[in-house]
Amino acid sequence: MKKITIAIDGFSSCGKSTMAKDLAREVGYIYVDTGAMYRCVTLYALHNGLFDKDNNIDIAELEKRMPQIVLSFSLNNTTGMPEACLNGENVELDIRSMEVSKRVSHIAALPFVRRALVEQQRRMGKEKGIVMDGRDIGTTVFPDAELKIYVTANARVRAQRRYDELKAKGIEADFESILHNVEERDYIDSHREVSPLTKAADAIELDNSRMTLSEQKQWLLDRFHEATEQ
Ligand SMILES: Nc1ncnc2c1ncn2[C@@H]1O[C@H](COP(=O)(O)OP(=O)(O)OP(=O)(O)O)[C@@H](O)[C@H]1O
Ligand SMILES: Nc1ccn([C@@H]2O[C@H](COP(=O)(O)O)[C@@H](O)[C@H]2O)c(=O)n1
Repeated sequence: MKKITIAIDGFSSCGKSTMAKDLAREVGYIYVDTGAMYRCVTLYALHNGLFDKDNNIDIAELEKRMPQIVLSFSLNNTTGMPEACLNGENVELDIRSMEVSKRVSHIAALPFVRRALVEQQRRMGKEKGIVMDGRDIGTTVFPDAELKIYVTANARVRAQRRYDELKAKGIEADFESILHNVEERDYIDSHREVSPLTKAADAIELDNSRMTLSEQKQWLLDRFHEATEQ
């Protein structure tokens, strides 16, 4: 069967990576979480003092250091899923912290950061057989992707899912802070100048607010079969 490129974009915490991972596992494709790449650059900036006390970014210094920020993914043999590495160190857990979540959309709005990461993402997907999730995959990274999905869900539903996930992991969480973060990132991501989050004209929209995990998995698998049978 011919291999295709699958782009999954949408709002924060709406289930993009869950859907993308499930599909990649099911059909034997590579999965790439592009949000993790922006989170790694943010973690680098945090660890290297590139935010001041008011959270302003030292943009000139970050731009100078971009070539030193090496991003990669290593396979977790237990889950079979790729995990983010920053300069060779596995940072999969660190990049999910609220400290990173609060700052990542500001880093992701910087044109030189986007240029560098989009270039890497295109290289990762050049052989096709890839499921990539993010905000600009169907619009900018792979505008010719054979299957594009745009996922939405009610903001309170998304925040509740994230809250439940953190609680289940035994991590202290506050619903209102999570909701605020989700809504703030949606706003910044949709209003930035370069590659704002928007539905590609040829993307299929899915509102999964009332869908179960298994229903959305099956829904995506059906779209995959339609796209590969054409
Ligand atoms: N249909 C669903 N019903 C219930 N929970 C769901 C559903 N889809 C995803 N979730 C849960 O919601 C949480 C967020 O999902 P996920 O991490 O896949 O979102 P995301 O869009 O990739 O988020 P982000 O943009 O922040 O990376 C996870 O805990 C996931 O298990
Ligand atoms: N293609 C992308 C992917 C992500 N971003 C930015 O990164 C943030 C974190 O992404 P998650 O998927 O882990 O939530 C996100 O809020 C965006 O600011 C992006 O710009 N483009």
